[in-house]
Amino acid sequence: MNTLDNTENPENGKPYSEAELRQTLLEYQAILDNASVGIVFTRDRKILRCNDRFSELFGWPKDHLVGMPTIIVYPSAEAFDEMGRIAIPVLSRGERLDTEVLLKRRDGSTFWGRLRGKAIDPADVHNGTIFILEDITEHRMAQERLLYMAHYDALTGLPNRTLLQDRIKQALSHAQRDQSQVVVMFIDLDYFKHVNDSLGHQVGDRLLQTVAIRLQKCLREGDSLARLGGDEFVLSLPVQNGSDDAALVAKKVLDTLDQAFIADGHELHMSASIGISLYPNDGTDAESLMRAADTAMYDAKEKGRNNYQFFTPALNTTAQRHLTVANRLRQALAHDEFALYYQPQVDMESGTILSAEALLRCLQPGDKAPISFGAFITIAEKTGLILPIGDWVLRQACLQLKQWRDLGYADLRIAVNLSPRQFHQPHLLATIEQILGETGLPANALDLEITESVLLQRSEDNLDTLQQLNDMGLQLSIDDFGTGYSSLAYLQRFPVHALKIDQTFVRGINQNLNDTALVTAIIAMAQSLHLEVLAEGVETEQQASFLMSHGCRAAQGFYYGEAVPAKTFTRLLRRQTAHMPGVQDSNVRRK
Ligand SMILES: Nc1nc2c(ncn2[C@@H]2O[C@@H]3COP(=O)(O)O[C@H]4[C@@H](O)[C@H](n5cnc6c(=O)[nH]c(N)nc65)O[C@@H]4COP(=O)(O)O[C@H]3[C@H]2O)c(=O)[nH]1
Repeated sequence: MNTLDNTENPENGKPYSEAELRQTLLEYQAILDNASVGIVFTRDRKILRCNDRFSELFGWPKDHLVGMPTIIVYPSAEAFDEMGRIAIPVLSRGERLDTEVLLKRRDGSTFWGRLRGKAIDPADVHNGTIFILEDITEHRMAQERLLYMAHYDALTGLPNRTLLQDRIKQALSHAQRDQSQVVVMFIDLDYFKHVNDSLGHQVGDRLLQTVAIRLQKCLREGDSLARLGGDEFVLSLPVQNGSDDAALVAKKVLDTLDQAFIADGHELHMSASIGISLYPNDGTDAESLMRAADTAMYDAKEKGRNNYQFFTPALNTTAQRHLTVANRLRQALAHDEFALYYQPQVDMESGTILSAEALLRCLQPGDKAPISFGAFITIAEKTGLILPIGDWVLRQACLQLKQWRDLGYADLRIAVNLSPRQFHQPHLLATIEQILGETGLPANALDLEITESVLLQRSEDNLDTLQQLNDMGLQLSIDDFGTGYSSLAYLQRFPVHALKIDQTFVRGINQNLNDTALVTAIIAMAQSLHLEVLAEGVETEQQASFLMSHGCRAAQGFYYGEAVPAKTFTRLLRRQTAHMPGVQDSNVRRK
C-alpha cells in the first residue's frame, strides 16, 4: 500500500500532524535531490516535478522544465509520438514500463536513456506517472562495439566469418527462389607469412588493409567480401553464368593483386591462390560451400600459386587424406612417436662409413613397420608441421652423432634433410647454432641436404642463407640432383659442397642410355666445379663399379646398407668389415 494512502502515522497510529507531513515531504525531496538517477513526475505528458539529476541530464534548469510538455526531451515529434504509442497502453494498464530511448539535451545533442515508468497511483492511472531515467549511452556504445566486433574484422573493417555465413545464407535463399547460382571464392595470399616474418607485423597489417580495399573494388552490389583472419579472404557473389562469371572475377582479383603494393615504404609484390565453389553444384549450405572453396584453394596452392581452381569432388578425397595425415603427424609430435633411422654414406673404394643420413620414420602401434616420412612430407610442409618436426630431427640427429663420436668414431658426420619451408624459416640459423652449442659438435660435422627446387625459388634470399650457413662452417649438399633444372652457371652462384645424384638415374645405369649419360655428365660437372659427388640408391655391384670407374667416390644405397635404427647403426660401425662388401678391414677411424 502507498504510505500516503493512509493518513495515519504507522509509528503511533495517530493521524499525521502537519509537521509530520512536512517532515515526510522534506525527506522525500532529499531522496529525490540526492538520487543518482533522473526522476520526473508527469501528467498528461507534461512535467509536474523533477529532481536535480533529471534537469542535469538534459541541461535545462529545473524551473524551466516544470510545466513543459515532455516533447522537450525528445529529438523529434516522431520520437515523441512513438514513445506515446509504446508507453500509454502499458501505463494505463497500471503496468511497469521499461524501455531504452534516445533523448535530446538542451544543446540539441542526444543520449540513450533507460526509462522506467509507473503510474503514481495504480488505482488511478490518470493521476500521473513517475519516471526514472538513467544515461546508458556508454553501456549502449559498449554493446554496439561488442556487436560490431562479433561481426566485423577489426583490422580491415570487413565482415568476419559469422557475418559472412549469414550473408551467404541470404544469397543462397535468393538464389533458391530465382533458380540462380552463388559463387564462393576462397582467396589466400601467397607467401604472406614471409612478409610478416621479414618486415614485421605492422607492414603485414598495412598490406592486408590495402588488399581489403583493392578486393572491395572488384565487388558489385550484392557481393560480399569477408576476412576470415590471417591472409584469408572470402568473396561470395550471386551469378547468372556460374563458372564463367566466377573465372572473370577470379582473374580480376589476381590482376588487382598483381600490381605492386607500397606498405610503410616497402614495395611488395603479392599474388594469391583462389579456390572456387558453386551453389548448387558443390554444396547447398554456407559451410559446405566454404569447405569446398577452401579445398579448391589448396589445389591452387599445389598447382604453383597465383592461380584459381574450381572445386571437384576428387579433391575431397585428397583433402580427407591431408586431414588424416596432419592429425597423425600432430599426434606423433605430441606423443614422441617419431624415430630416426640412419643410412650409411660410404667411401666406395674403402667401404668406410663417412656419414649417416638421418631419415625420419613415424612409429606404428604393435609390430607394424615404421612408416617413411617421405609419404608425409608434402602435408608436413603445407601445414607448417615440418618446422617443429624438422627441429626435432636436427636436434636428435646431432645428439646421436655426438654419442657416436664419443664412442670413438671421431670423423663420422651426419646428413640431415632440410625441406623448402625449413630452409626459408627465419630462425634456421639460430636453431642450428643452438643445437651445435648444446651438443658441442663442430659445424662441419653436419651436412644439410637441400633439393634443387629450394634453390630455384627466391634465389637472392637463398644465396644469403646459404652464404651464412657456409660461413658457419656447415656442409651443404644438393639432394636429388638432376631432377630440377640447375644449370652449371646457376650452381656456381651457390656455396654448396656436394651433389647427390638422384637414385632414378643411378637405377638407369647400363639400362637406359639417357640416365647413363646423365650420371657421367653430373660426375664430370661436379669435378669441374670442385664439388664432391655422392650417388644415391646404389643397389648393385655393377652400378657401384660404373660409378667408381667414372670418378664417383661416395655412395649410399641398399648395396651398402639400408636405413636402420641407431642401435643397429652402432653395430654396423663396430662390425663394418662383416657388412661392407669388398672391404677387408674395419675402416672406421677411431680416436
Ligand atoms: N629403392 C631404394 N631406395 C633407397 C636406396 N637407398 C636409399 N633409399 C631411400 O631413398 C631415400 C633417400 O632419401 P632422400 O632422397 O633424402 O628422400 C627422403 C627425404 O626427402 C624425406 N625425408 C626423410 N626424412 C626426412 C627428414 O627428417 N626431414 C625432411 N625434411 N625430409 C625427410 O623423405 C624422403 C624419403 O625417405 P626414405 O623413405 O627414408 O627413403 C630414403 C632411403 O631409404 C636404394 O638403394 N634403393
